[in-house]
Amino acid sequence: MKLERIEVQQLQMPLRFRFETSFGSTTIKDFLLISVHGEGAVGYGESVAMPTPFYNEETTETVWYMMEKFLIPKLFSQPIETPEDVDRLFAPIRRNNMAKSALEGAIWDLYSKQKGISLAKALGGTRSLIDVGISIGIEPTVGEVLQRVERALADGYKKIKVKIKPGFDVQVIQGIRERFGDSVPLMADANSAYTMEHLDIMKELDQYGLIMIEQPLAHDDIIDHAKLQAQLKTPICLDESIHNAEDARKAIELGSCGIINIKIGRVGGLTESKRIHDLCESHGIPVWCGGMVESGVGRAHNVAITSLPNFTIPGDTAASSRYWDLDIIEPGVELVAPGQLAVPEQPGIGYTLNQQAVGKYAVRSASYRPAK
Ligand SMILES: O=C(O)CCC(=O)c1ccccc1C(=O)O
Ligand SMILES: [Mg+2]
Repeated sequence: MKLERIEVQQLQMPLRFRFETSFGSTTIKDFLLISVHGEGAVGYGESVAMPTPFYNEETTETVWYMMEKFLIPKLFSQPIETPEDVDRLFAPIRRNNMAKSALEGAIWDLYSKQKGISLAKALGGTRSLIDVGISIGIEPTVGEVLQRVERALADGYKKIKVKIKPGFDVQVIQGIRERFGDSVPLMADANSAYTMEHLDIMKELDQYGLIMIEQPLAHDDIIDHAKLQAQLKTPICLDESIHNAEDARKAIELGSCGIINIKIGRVGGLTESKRIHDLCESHGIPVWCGGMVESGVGRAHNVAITSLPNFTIPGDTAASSRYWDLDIIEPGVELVAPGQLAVPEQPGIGYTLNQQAVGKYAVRSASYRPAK
């Protein structure tokens, strides 16, 4: 694969709603769009790092710096035959997974386009239709959460995830169960807002038949999660604690979780996502595709990885129109049936960039070429 030019653009897309987690809230999606040009095709990737370092240690600025100073020069320094070569090239650089993932994902897209196959097929996907869920943020009142749950159920979403934090947890789950019943596939995501001091709250949540409780404890822990998992019947799902397949192996070995949320950006790219998928499959641990409020580019990558067989729990890949008045791809990622998305069969991510929309949201850009 001959890489001729790499374009980095910072985009700021207004969300249709305020999205709140236990670590903060946002109304603007501020991210980097990556375009890798080579041999007449363009591959697209998205950095899911947020502008502030409260989900992980990366930010829009650290990603741009790492790309410009280290990762893009690395890509231009050696021949790249397959996307797996990118993973090997980046391995000596510590962490900075979202920066690595955005470039690696764009090269997976470019590779698939050059081969004339869909990204899903290139990854070994087996599904042509995927079940998806929706992630509902913290709202000022339980009533407002219930309104969003009602709309989500009307759209047929196959999993309802609600964000929780101390003081806004049991009453939310209880409210949903009372209003919509025990059959709603329901989960809670704490984003590390609790400690073992909150064991009583965890044991209360354990009574509501949740599919899972996601990342209740510290973002860098698997020990206390193992102690907590031993006291709950509800599976713990790890998100922030899992940065690669080795973390997943250790968490499974310790019994820290029963489910793993794979986010392509958090684990450094699609190659590592496949490694975690395969490891979990061999241990009977189901995985699902988490979200980072992606634009259509990142959303398309999430659809592709979700087509792999052990993604057996619906992910957070809701429809573009839930998030954006105008997405940067056309068509947007939209439901083709209640709670279901089609896996594109066209080459690459299977969506076309809406350059006018990109221009509307772009606030900064730079272009990089190999040295002559
Ligand atoms: O993309 C979506 O709709 C879900 C997003 C989401 O839940 C999330 C968004 C930002 C940071 C962390 C998380 C999370 O899943 O923990
Ligand atoms: Mg999460």
